[in-house]
Amino acid sequence: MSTASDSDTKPPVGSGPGPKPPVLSVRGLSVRFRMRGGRHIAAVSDAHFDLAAGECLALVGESGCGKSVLASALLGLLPGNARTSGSALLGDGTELLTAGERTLARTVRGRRIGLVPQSPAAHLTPVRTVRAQLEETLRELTGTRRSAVRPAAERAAARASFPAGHLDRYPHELSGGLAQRAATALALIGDAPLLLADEPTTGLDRDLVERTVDELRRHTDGDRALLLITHDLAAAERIADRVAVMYAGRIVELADAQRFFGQPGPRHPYAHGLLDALPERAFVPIPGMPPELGALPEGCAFAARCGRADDRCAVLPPFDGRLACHHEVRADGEEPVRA
Ligand SMILES: Nc1ncnc2c1ncn2[C@@H]1O[C@H](COP(=O)(O)OP(=O)(O)OP(=O)(O)O)[C@@H](O)[C@H]1O
Repeated sequence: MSTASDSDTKPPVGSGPGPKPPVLSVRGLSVRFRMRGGRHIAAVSDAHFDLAAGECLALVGESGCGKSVLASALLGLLPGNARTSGSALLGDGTELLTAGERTLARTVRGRRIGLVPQSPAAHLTPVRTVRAQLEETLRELTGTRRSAVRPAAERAAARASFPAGHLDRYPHELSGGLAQRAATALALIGDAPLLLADEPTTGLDRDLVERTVDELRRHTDGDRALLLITHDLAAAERIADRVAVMYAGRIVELADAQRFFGQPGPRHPYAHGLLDALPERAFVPIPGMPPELGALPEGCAFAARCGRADDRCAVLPPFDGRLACHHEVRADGEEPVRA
């Protein structure tokens, strides 16, 4: 497999002069779940990408394609029936896939990788108010002194548009949107070099979506990086430098966001379908359903839904760092001849 460099990629925001090591380098990352009866679920297959200092990469794709499992693998939060292979290296040299639980708990989670979780209600401590959780996290991650911690907690809440008037509530007293904002405020506190935001805008109205993703984007100032996992393509378009499209556990396209959302548009037929399905675009759904991750075909997993599929698709298309498809979509509708 070739490297994940994208020839179209502009220098990431904040990358400054001279090359800096990536904040995260993922190579050949796969996750398999072992099921009863010896069955396996191939939740993530051979993921391959870099995340540069100052960059926001949006990871998009239909529900169940493996986005959250990939994030959990990076944080060592997979259940016991999961097996990982490949490599996920932080800029400081920490290999996330082999790091022990002690290292992950003490030095990685919260400090080197912040997480805005997909299910904030489950992530917040149920018996402590939001204020108590913010104050505790501030003391632990930033060493804020007792005398300064109350205003610091209020500032942390404001960063995620969490209203000060709700700080003394318990998680069960929060709406889904407020729990989301509390979890975002907690994730931002450590100013970790890498922030993973897994569906950070669920339950928020459009105005709050924009404020939240703008704040997440600001996290990348000062050479930090953001991996934004989202269904919300408008949010991705608003803040991402690059887009990684995942289908049935594989990254099938990695593209510069301007190219992807603008002209000439995506290269992969699935990515085209995702954009065409948007109400503000053609509003045409992709026909059919994604395959079961426990029974993937040998060739291209999208072929059964793809109008361009032919005999070549019986062979799995290799990912060349920007695309995994035998039928690259070009702006003029022509297909280039591939070796
Ligand atoms: N513990 C587990 N055991 C077996 N399969 C699992 C387990 N956890 C997740 N999966 C499967 O892995 C696949 C990928 O799930 P994942 O949650 O990563 O999808 P996703 O792309 O994040 O979806 P969504 O956007 O809905 O969150 C799904 O088919 C899911 O059923």
